[in-house]
Amino acid sequence: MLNVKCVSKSFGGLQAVRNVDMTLREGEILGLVGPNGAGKTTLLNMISGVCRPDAGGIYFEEENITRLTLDAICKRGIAKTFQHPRSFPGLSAKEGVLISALYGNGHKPGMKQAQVEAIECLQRVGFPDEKLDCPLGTLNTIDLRKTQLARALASKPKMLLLDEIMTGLTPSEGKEAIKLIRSLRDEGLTILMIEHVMKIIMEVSDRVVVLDQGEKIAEGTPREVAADERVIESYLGEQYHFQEH
Ligand SMILES: Nc1ncnc2c1ncn2[C@@H]1O[C@H](COP(=O)(O)OP(=O)(O)OP(=O)(O)O)[C@@H](O)[C@H]1O
Repeated sequence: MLNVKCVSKSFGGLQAVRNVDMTLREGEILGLVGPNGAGKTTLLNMISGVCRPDAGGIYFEEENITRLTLDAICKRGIAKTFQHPRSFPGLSAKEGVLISALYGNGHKPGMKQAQVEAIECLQRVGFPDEKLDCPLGTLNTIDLRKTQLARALASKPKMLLLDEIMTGLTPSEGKEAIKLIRSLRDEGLTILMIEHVMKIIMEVSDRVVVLDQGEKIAEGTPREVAADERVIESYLGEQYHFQEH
């Protein structure tokens, strides 16, 4: 479904992403991990059109989307959450999602229908009903992330790019989040997620890609990646222990 071919990106003299190849099959959950500054967000930003690669190409459903705008990529069916969402602090949570339901990927429902869809998306991600009318600028980080996810879902995407939406969750919230991600996949969404919480990545991902200093250093099933010496050395720090179910 997604084919990232030999993509690179520099900021001034700093090479944030270097010759990275990555593919995503339809209906799969791919976890993207690596130390701080490894280039994970930059890679997601290139896929979603927030920034453009200096070299290489990105193909979605076989179309070259490398040079398309953020808006055009969203209309193709790729939605992204932001690690540090800052937009529209004066809008209410409901209105923030409504914009996406109205204009997200070109399906253009009427206002009434869009309002229903916006609230459904917020409820789906566990956003508290009593905060629907609160300005985005007043929400705590967890609720703000929920609005981000709801906003992404309201655009009715085929592929979701999630940038650390689960950091800071309590263990029970983490469990709910895992359930939600799985249910979204079961409904046909393809998911690429950056996450530092290893338990979540290892439990939910079909495959994991590991970046370090802009380069892909490993790729495989969670168990393969967790056993990789280079991954242990540069990222995990110690052997990851899987919980048997
Ligand atoms: N717009 C930018 N301008 C300059 N440097 C940037 C920019 N965006 C990212 N970088 C740099 O590129 C490198 C990769 O950053 P990136 O945010 O992609 O890493 P990351 O793996 O997502 O890190 P983290 O886990 O801390 O979010 C870092 O050194 C970062 O400082």
